[in-house]
Amino acid sequence: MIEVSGLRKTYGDFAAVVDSKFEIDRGEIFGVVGPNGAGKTTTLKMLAGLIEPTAGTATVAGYDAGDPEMRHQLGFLPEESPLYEDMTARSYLRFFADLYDVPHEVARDRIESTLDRLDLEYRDRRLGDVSKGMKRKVAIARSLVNDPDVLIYDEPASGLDPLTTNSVLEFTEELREDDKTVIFSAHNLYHVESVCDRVVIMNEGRIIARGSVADIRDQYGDTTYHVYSDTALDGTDPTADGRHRAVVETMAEVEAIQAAATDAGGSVTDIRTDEPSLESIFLELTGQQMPSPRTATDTEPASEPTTDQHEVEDAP
Ligand SMILES: Nc1ncnc2c1ncn2[C@@H]1O[C@H](COP(=O)(O)OP(=O)(O)OP(=O)(O)O)[C@@H](O)[C@H]1O
Repeated sequence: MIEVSGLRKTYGDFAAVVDSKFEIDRGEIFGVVGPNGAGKTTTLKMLAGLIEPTAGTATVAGYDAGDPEMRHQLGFLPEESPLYEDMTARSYLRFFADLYDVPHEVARDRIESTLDRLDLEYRDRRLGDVSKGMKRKVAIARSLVNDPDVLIYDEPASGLDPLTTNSVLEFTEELREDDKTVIFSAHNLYHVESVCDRVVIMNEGRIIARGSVADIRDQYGDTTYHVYSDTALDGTDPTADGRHRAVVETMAEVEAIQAAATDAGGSVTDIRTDEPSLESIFLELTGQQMPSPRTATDTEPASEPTTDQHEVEDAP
C-alpha cells in the first residue's frame, strides 16, 4: 500500500531524511518513532505529497506521493491541527466533506458514526470552546471524511490527557478492522507499542532500527508492566495505598489480569510500564544520549516504574 525507496530530503547542506526505505502492507499500522528532529514529520509530509523529496520515490495506494489523485486516497493529520474555532464539530466536518464532494447523506452518516466511535460530545458547540482532546478528535474525524484507504497521523495522541490518549489510540487501532492502512509518528514508545504492527526508529534522518516494538525491545532489554487493580487476584500483592499489584512481562498477561479483575467484579485502575526507555534504546543504538530535552522529559526515570503511565477508561 505504501512503498518508500531511497527517499531523501535535504535543505541546503543539511539532510533531514537520508535514504529511507520501507514498505507498508494494506491494513497495517506502522509507526515512525524517534526524537525531535529525527525526520519523522519530513517523512510523513513527503508521503502526504506536501513536501517534494530531493531524491527517491514514495508511492501511496499505487500513486506517486506527489500525484494530486493520491489525495483522494489519503487522510492526513498534522502534528498541529488548528481548527476553525467559530465552527462546530458538525459544521466543520460537513464543510470538509463538501470539499471532497461527499454526497450530503453519506457525509452526515459518516461524520456521525465517526464521532460516535470517537465518543465525541458537544458536537454543536463552538470549537473555540471545547477541550484540546476534543479538538484532536475532531481533527481525527476530519482525516476520515473522504473515507480514505491510507491515514497518515503525525503524533495523534501527543500532549493529551490519559483518557483521551487511550481513546485516540484505541480508535487508531480499530481502523485496522476497516482495512485502513495507518502510518503514524510518535515520541512515545507505548503509543506505538499499543497499536503498531511494525515500526521504524529514526535518528538524525536515518532509519536505525526496524521491526515490531517487541522485537526491538527484545534486542535491547525487557519490559515489565505494573498492573494495579481494586480487587485481590491470583498473583497480586497488596500495596500501601490499599490497591493490589501484579508485575508481569507481556501484554497478554496484562489482558488476562484485566479479564480476571472484571470476572471478580472489580477493575484494573492503572497500568504502569517499566521498560527500556526510548532514550536507553537510543543509547544502545547510537552510543549517544538522545539530543531532545522534550523526549528526555517524556521518558524520565529508571528507578520507579513511571516511564509511562496510563489510566484506563474506568479508572476512578
Ligand atoms: N523547511 C526546513 N528547512 C530547514 N530545515 C528543516 C526544515 N524542515 C525541517 N527541517 C529540519 O529537518 C530535521 C527533521 O525535522 P522533522 O520535523 O522531520 O523532525 P521530527 O522527527 O518530526 O521532529 P519533531 O518530533 O520535533 O516533530 C530537523 O532538524 C529540522 O530542523
